[in-house]
Amino acid sequence: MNILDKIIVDKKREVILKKSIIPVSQLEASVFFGKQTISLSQNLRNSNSGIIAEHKRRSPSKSIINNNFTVEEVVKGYENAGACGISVLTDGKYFGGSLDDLLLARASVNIPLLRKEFIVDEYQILEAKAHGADLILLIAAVLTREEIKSLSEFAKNLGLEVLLEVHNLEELEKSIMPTLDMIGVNNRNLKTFEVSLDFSKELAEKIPDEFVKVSESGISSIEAIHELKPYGYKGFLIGENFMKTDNAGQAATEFISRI
Ligand SMILES: O=C(O)c1ccccc1NCC(=O)[C@H](O)[C@H](O)COP(=O)(O)O
Repeated sequence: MNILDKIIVDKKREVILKKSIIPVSQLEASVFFGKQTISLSQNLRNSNSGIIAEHKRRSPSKSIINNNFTVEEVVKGYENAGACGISVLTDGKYFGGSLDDLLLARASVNIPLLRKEFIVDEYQILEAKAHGADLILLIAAVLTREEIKSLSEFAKNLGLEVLLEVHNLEELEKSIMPTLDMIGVNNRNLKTFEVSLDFSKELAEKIPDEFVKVSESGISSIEAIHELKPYGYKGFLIGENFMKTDNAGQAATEFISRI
């Protein structure tokens, strides 16, 4: 079993457990159900930098990245740096994140928040909404076309935007549908951890123009942004490169000022 398969097996178990503890009615009672969301796709269309900065404590590929910051410090730093949006990893077992991180981020900033999670069930989309997210991630590698359709429709009905993540042409072709807002190409193969910007470059022309194109993972230099922009990418999701420093917000500020 590769790491992605393991994460999904654990995630399905986790969702069953959580459903037995927190009923849907409790999630739907959250104040965020009555609130308007903020559009990341609009921000990316109107931005020159296109940075989506990620709160990431650790990962299966790199182990501990940084445990020394508070969520508030990191996300306020990212907002002040001029990030278009923030990705908050909420998986606990593999990334050291939580839904509390998302809630703290929501209380701290007024820019779009992505719940970065391995979504396999509508329940997790309700959780995202209940904790202040503006958009969710769907990963094509772990979902069928039918699942992508029903989960993306469910998210859109809650006012959440959808970022679909793909890593190859097969995943892209099976997933294209009008309920997606952004299509992200993950430069990291989540099964082998191989990282290359070539994945973004090769898939770019196959992504229909109506979707905002996002390049995700393994971006660590301004040169990478300059290489990817001519392929039509408007969004760049960056985690480790900021989080591994002593001051993630400052690192994002310096990075964005040089784009
Ligand atoms: O980052 C990992 O090691 C990883 C492993 C398995 C599944 C997902 C993984 N990462 C999630 C992400 O998508 C990245 O955190 C995100 O794109 C930012 O990547 P980076 O800038 O390389 O930290």
